[in-house]
Amino acid sequence: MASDNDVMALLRQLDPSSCRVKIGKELFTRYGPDLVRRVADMGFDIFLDLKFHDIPNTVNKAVAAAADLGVWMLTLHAAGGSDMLRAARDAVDNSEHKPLLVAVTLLTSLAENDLAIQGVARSPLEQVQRLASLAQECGMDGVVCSAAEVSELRMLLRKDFLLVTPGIRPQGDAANDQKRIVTPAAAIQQGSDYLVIGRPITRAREPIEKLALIQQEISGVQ
Ligand SMILES: O=C(O)c1cc(=O)[nH]c(=O)n1[C@@H]1O[C@H](COP(=O)(O)O)[C@@H](O)[C@H]1O
Repeated sequence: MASDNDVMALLRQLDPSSCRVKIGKELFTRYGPDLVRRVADMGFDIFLDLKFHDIPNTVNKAVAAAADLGVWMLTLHAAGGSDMLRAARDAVDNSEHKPLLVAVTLLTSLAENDLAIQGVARSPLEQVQRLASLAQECGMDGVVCSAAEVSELRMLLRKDFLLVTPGIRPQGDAANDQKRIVTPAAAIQQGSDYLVIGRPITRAREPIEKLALIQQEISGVQ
């Protein structure tokens, strides 16, 4: 478990101009909006990853509350459907501060057999394409997908639609619970806009050095 002190100690070593910070379900549930405000005060853009998935009215109110926190980007599940996605869009449009809205297509921890278990007879790519098209139609700023799907999505979606890619694993790092993984360099080569990288950095013996190595790998292909 990451203590408040561990989180702050790591953030103090990072430069807000060289990376953004994602606050997800674990940290938000433990430390709440107060952590979001403290990290914002350190100068970081915050990606609030709470993956909202609920009835439209509830998501509308939750997105409005997240927008009031001043975050840079936030997530919701595209599978929540068009009314839910449009309710989120309305919330941002009516907020003073306007975070980017990105819809999760198919979690990077899922593969074809997981879809089959849910009764979905499509490949991960087909499912991601379907949900990404829906997200675009409903006014999202982008989607979360695996970098393995980015080149196909680029052909399907408008040029400035953001493609945010977790499931990033440097060569030799453990996949952990991720199934659709791509290396940092390959993700950039494919055309990802933003790479989401957790354990390869947070669980590294020297997190700051690991981040620098990844940034070096990426700069070689940019
Ligand atoms: O929305 C996300 O950020 C997300 C979507 C997805 O499909 N897969 C995924 O791993 N994530 C998040 O991205 C992060 C990846 O963490 P690591 O697997 O440790 O690099 C986690 O915080 C996940 O919650």
